[in-house]
Amino acid sequence: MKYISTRGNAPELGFEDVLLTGLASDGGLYVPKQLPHYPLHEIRSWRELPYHELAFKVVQPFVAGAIPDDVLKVMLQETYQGFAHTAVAPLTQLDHNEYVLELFQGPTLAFKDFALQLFGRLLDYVLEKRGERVVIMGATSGDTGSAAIEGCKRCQNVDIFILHPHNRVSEVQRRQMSTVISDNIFNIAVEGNFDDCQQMVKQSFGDQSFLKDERRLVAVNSINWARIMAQIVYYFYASLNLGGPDRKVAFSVPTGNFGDIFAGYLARQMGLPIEQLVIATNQNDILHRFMSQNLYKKEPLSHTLSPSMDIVVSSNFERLLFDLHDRDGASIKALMEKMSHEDVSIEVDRMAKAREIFDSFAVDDDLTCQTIKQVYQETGYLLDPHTAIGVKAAREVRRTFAVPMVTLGTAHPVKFSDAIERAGLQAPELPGHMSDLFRREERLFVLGNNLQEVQNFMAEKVFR
Ligand SMILES: Cc1ncc(COP(=O)(O)O)c(C=O)c1O
Ligand SMILES: N[C@@H](CCOP(=O)(O)O)C(=O)O
Repeated sequence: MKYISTRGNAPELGFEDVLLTGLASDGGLYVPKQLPHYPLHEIRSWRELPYHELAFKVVQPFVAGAIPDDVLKVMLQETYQGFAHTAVAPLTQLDHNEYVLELFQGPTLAFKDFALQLFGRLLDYVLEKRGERVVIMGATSGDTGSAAIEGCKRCQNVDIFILHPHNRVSEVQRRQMSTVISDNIFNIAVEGNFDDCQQMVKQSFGDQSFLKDERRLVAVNSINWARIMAQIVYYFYASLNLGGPDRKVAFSVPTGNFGDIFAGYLARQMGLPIEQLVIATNQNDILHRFMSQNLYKKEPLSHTLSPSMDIVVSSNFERLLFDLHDRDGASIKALMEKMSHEDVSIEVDRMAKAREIFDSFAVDDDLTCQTIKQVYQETGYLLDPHTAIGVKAAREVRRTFAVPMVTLGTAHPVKFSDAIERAGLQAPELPGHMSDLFRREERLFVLGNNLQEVQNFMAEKVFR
């Protein structure tokens, strides 16, 4: 499999190099040159497979040539064995044809574990083979950071730097990162917001000279293709468990960086019958405004009760725009430049193409809490605030009750006690493996919202 940049002016790469990168050298994002497409009878034949075997079917074409099949099979088995539920991604029914796909059964209790537990194993294998040491740099609004640390902490050949907005992640999220104490793990609390952190990461990928050309940066955010790849699997899994591919399924996806929902879009492109994809946002609703008004207009970032989705500049939207523009890199380069400094609309026919698949809805904090409370009263099931946004958006914009609507349950409610308490409910207890989280020692470096300061810090620690 070869990968190309969305901006059309970077070298084509194979999987190994795509794994070991972040942004393409032209500032774009890597996507497969050609997606595999499966006929219904082939998808149907996957119905009986346990999660890790289904993951092999979906992931193998993307890594072929880089990771031998027998190695990949073991990696996938080990990855998903570590999840708390034997189904790995169980479905919970809320109402008639309404489900939550629980993606928080992994070690850090958010959907990021699906990709980052595998990512650590892929990285370890490739670095060992190459005899290379790298620097992982990631930005987090709370969940990617802990999942990346958990997934990569046993990798021999990495230093890990995770930037999060100071005081803007939940206490559980912060402690999940800051209590993993190791010589090669650095949690940086930036005095800014998530967009500032993500911007610093992207700028650092653009110019890595602060690492003196001795180490390369590797991304753990969803700008890294390997993240998206692993997230495609659970769309197939949910569908196959609900009668797919002989029955369509709709998905509602709590959205920030657009990675998770883009994985759903790819599952559809690969042949999975998906009726509708709902872009569910919080008050940071740039994507909802774009989809409903065809106007991409940045507003200042708001801090909400769903902090993991407090994102304005949504990285993976570029990957969708690339497809909507017939995969013309030059158009995307021009469009992205324009979007960075002015309000933008796209051609009406391109927007119509997007609207065939996507609907959108924005849910503010009050509505999020009302939804948590309502669903709890109706079913006894406790939603986390991000998942609640997905459920509410699905209820508002679903096209038909004839197909199952699956909301992606992106995090466990225990991570967000503020929202649960604001909904008038009692926050759940930490699970066993985290029961002493509030007693563990923390290590955290607070730095200014300043790229130079962050890069100096990183260089000092890398060459310690
Ligand atoms: C709990 C949770 N829900 C939803 C999202 C949004 O996912 P994405 O950024 O892939 O759109 C995130 C992080 O981004 C998250 O941590
Ligand atoms: N919500 C994320 C933000 C980063 O998104 P990513 O999927 O691109 O890593 C987080 O919790 O860190």
